[in-house]
Amino acid sequence: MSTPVTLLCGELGAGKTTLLSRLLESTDLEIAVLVNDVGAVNVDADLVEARTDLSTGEEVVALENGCICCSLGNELSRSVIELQREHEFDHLVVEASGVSEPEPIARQFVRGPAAGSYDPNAIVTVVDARRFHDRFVDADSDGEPPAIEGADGGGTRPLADLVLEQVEFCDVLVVNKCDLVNERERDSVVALLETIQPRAEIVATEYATLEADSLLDAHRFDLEAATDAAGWKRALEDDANRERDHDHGGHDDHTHSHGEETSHDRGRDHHHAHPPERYGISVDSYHRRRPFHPERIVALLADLPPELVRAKGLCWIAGREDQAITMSQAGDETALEVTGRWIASLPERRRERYRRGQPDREWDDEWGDREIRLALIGRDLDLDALTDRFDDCLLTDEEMAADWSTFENRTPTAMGESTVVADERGPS
Ligand SMILES: Nc1nc2c(ncn2[C@@H]2O[C@H](COP(=O)(O)OP(=O)(O)OP(=O)(O)O)[C@@H](O)[C@H]2O)c(=O)[nH]1
Repeated sequence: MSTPVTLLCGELGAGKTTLLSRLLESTDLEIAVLVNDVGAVNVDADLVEARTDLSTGEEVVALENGCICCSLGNELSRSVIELQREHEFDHLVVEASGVSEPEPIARQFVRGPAAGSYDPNAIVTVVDARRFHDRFVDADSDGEPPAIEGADGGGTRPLADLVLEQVEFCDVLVVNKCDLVNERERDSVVALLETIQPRAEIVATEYATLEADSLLDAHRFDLEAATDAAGWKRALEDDANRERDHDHGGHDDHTHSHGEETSHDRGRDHHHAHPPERYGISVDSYHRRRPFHPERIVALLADLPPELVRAKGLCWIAGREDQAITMSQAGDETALEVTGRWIASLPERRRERYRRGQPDREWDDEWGDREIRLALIGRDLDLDALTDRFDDCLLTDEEMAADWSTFENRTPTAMGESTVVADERGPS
């Protein structure tokens, strides 16, 4: 029989170790713990040992000097297989480092060598309510905490983006440190989390006090559902479906082909994906079939409104005709990363094969599948103003006819490469 696994994620200092201690204190189950504390001395493993009755500490395995979501991938599988060989226990809890991406870790328990002996039960992300509020709900407040340097300090991954990814890919959200926010702040954090991740169960706590057994018995993990759970993904999907229905319904009086779109058409082309707006939270989309000018879009990303909480989706950027570039904005940083290529840029046979496999995909005679499609999650966001500013970054008719390779272009070129644009008004 496979052993259930609970994965604890969350930003540095959010309360993962506190939650882990609670779980160990209050359950009768035999729990094995794997702690991944990147870089630094393994304080967490010592703490967990000290606070529990694990006399030898053998059941606490510590993985250091690397992150289990990337460099320590094999070591994670090896350790958990060895753990099971040498010890008897009912449940494994993995405390990921604050800078881990949850998805690759979860995948190791679904597809990796450990998959047969373990069964992911739930991914639990711990959120620091105070910090989340000040960073995402009320980004204008004076309370912005200083950025915490992760072990990837100096790397290209913005921390706020990682924090939101940990929220977007999980089954249970523990909103911790609720003693540090008032009721309204707590409710607005919860409302925003529900928008960013509509699938997760949300529990609000102080010092991670919760019903340990119900958390360990959650049985909520579903890789596919978790992969598709993010609010931004749903918004993009809803938007694409709505357009498709609209087109098939025959009511569309404007074509989507580039060059024929008028500014009137452009203005109509955004939608509220989730009508009930609470705390001013909105989910919208932006869709255009014309590329951004590389300089203008980078300038805009350095000056986004603080009311924009999350923008994510695909961009078509002039001068990068092959590269499908993912834009991922969180807090005051935006990453542009090459995550694939447009089907239209593939050699003909492969292109046609892809097209046959995706007959519903909108296709422009000249530009194929190239498009800009972004989800915009905001709080009190002036969507029309932001839409106009994005539109101002699109190539003009004159620029469409120019040589795009002459544009100043800082955007990435190679698969996996990224450019991070920091908001000029961000915390110093
Ligand atoms: N005020 C307050 N402090 C808390 C709460 N939960 C945890 N803390 C404190 O916050 C600090 C960080 O908590 P940890 O549980 O170590 O956080 P962590 O996520 O394991 O941190 P890393 O291991 O550094 O990633 C500790 O000093 C805790 O005592 C809470 O609900 N309210």
